Amino acid sequence: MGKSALRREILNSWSKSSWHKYPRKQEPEWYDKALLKDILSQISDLPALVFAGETRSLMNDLETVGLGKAFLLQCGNCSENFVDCNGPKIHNFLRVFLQMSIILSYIGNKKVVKIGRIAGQYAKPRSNETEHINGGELPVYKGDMVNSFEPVLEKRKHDPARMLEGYFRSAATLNLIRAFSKGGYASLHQILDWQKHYFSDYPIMKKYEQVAAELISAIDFIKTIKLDTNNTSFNEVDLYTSHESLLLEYEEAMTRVDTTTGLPYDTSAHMLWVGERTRQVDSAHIEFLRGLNNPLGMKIGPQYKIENIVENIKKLNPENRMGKLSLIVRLGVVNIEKFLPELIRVVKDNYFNVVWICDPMHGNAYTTGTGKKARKFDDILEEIRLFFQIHERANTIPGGVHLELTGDNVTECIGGKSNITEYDLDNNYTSTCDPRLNAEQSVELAFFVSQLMKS
Ligand SMILES: O=C[C@H](O)[C@H](O)COP(=O)(O)O
Ligand SMILES: C=C(OP(=O)(O)O)C(=O)O
Repeated sequence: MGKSALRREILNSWSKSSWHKYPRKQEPEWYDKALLKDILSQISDLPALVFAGETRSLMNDLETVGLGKAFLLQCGNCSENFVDCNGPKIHNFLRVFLQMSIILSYIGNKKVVKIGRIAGQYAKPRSNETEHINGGELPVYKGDMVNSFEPVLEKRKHDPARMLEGYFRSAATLNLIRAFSKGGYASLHQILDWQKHYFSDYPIMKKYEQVAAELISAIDFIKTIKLDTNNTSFNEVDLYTSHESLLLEYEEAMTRVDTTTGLPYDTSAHMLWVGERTRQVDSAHIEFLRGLNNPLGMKIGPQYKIENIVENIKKLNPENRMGKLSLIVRLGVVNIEKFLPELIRVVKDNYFNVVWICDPMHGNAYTTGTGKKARKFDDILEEIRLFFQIHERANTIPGGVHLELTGDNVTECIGGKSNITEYDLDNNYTSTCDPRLNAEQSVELAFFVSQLMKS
């Protein structure tokens, strides 16, 4: 079937609401259905958060990632919180994000495509419906767009009004991202400034300072020979947004037909991914995503069935376009050598064009004796190293990394240069869901990955 016939076929069998006929996992139990209807109608009338043209640029950028000409850095909070929608928190994150991308592109010698888990990462799939806190049982926290983290029964109800608040907080976050990335602060002339703020005394930031100093003298040289550094390449960056496509009613309300192409785009983010817990073949989540023109991601954990992966790839990337679908493997350090070679072989045998991304966070979580969720920095690095090694052996492209991190000085992952131990976890554990890398660990990881890219 030709490409336009294929598109017509999809448009005939799909609509932004066709997912309602399919089985759905992780469904919220909204406490007031009339309120839900009203909220969704308000969201449907609100402006798009991102534009189809930007989303198409990301698709092109991801194509270059899939072909090995660029590297993807996709990162951000496990779960964004409404209270953290403020300047200092967002700045902290963006600074670390830019520092990491400078390290990766300078040492790794590749353009870095930057996608945040930001401006909409407000809903979480959970393993259990309830949790035990202080001897009582409560509905589990499912992300700020669904309920509150506060352990109070009334606040744990699934409140549709939170989706509207999530929309406005995403808009405010995106506004700052746009100002930051296009308004001068992301300029290469500022790179020494980015580490001044909170973490300048960490040894790893000294290493960053050297990279920044070398870059600044290269820029000075360019100026000396009278080449122009007052252009967008030196002064602006493209920062894209992404989140898990979990709350289908919200995503449906944010899906609009692009006036230039007549094609449907989910305008809540540039890229959306389907999570490990909702990617069953014929699930409502796969049905919703298959009709969109956004670039998509699919998480793959070690419990996958290979025939389901094949079927989902065909559904999510029917035109087999490079850049459209990223396979975000989160197999865990103990499993990656067992499963990734098989996944690569099947993708190759089927001539599927996909972007390979390593999520070294979600397969490496464990609970400590005191009940805290943790991840070991060394496991995270080792899974990334194996990801590169397996791709090298298979002659395929390790396209990028997908990370949970924050620009704050948290103590949630064990290890790293500051040698955080299990005993330190309580010092500053602020994640409302899974443990994140802190700023120092993130920069250290970027140096590690840049060496893998180089070699
Ligand atoms: O981020 C991923 C999941 O939402 C998270 O790991 C689920 O955590 P849980 O197993 O504590 O529910
Ligand atoms: C829920 C997530 O991951 P996964 O679906 O891989 O468990 C996530 O990345 O937030």
